[in-house]
Amino acid sequence: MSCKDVDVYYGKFRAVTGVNLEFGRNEITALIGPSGCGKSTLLRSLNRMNDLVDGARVDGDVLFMGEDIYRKGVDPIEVRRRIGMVFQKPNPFPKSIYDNIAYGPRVTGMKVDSMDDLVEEALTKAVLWDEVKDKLKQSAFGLSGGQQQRLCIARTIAVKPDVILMDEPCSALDPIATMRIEDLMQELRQDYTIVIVTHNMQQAARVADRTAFFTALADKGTGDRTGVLVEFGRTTQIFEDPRDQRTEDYISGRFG
Ligand SMILES: Nc1ncnc2c1ncn2[C@@H]1O[C@H](COP(=O)(O)OP(=O)(O)OP(=O)(O)O)[C@@H](O)[C@H]1O
Repeated sequence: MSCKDVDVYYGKFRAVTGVNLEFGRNEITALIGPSGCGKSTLLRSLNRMNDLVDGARVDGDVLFMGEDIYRKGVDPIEVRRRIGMVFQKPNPFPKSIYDNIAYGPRVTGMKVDSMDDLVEEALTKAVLWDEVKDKLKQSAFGLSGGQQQRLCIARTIAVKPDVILMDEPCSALDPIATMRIEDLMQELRQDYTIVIVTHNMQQAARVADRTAFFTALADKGTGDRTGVLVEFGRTTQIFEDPRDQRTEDYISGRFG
């Protein structure tokens, strides 16, 4: 998956501009940068989630399997099935654990031989099965925050995506639950391409193969702050040998 000259607008306001990025298959890419530099905005443009935001518009191309996901005739629902998203706050449906997983395959009309097997497979991949296998019919709200987030990851996996987008998936979790999600991400990258927005630089350094650092530049006339990609590379290079002074200032805590 890649972005070519991507700009994202909210009405007349250009939130992000000129982004060119290649997301490596079966790699984890972290998007980092100070608040308001457009990380979440860019992430949402990668699976047409911004379509659901009034006034949002994407210019440029977001290529997935060589095809622009914004091309006329592309079904955004299918895009979001193949490029799933996990949000900051765990958001299980007010349903049983089982039905949270079965919901996506049902509504997308997936051909499923055994829903029980699919639910077990998704929960196993999300490393939650052992904790919930005896209470599948109980409400998802009875789970801890960390378990709920793994349930949301299982729910994303259940519709068999190729890519998983994660928008600060650990920011509402305690350190132990965070560690479990990070471990889980390492497992998942064997099967999926992952893009994660994180505020936590240590987390980016721990989990990501590649890191993209963004900052916001203020327009001299209007004062509008627009996000730009400053530097993109292997995570070790970004953290140990940044090429741009702004990256160095940010990762060393001098700015942002
Ligand atoms: N739905 C929206 N409507 C209008 N403007 C928005 C909307 N969402 C975000 N913005 C604006 O777009 C810019 C980028 O926001 P975004 O949330 O993408 O940044 P971010 O880097 O993810 O920030 P944070 O790290 O604080 O979450 C900000 O100026 C924000 O106010």
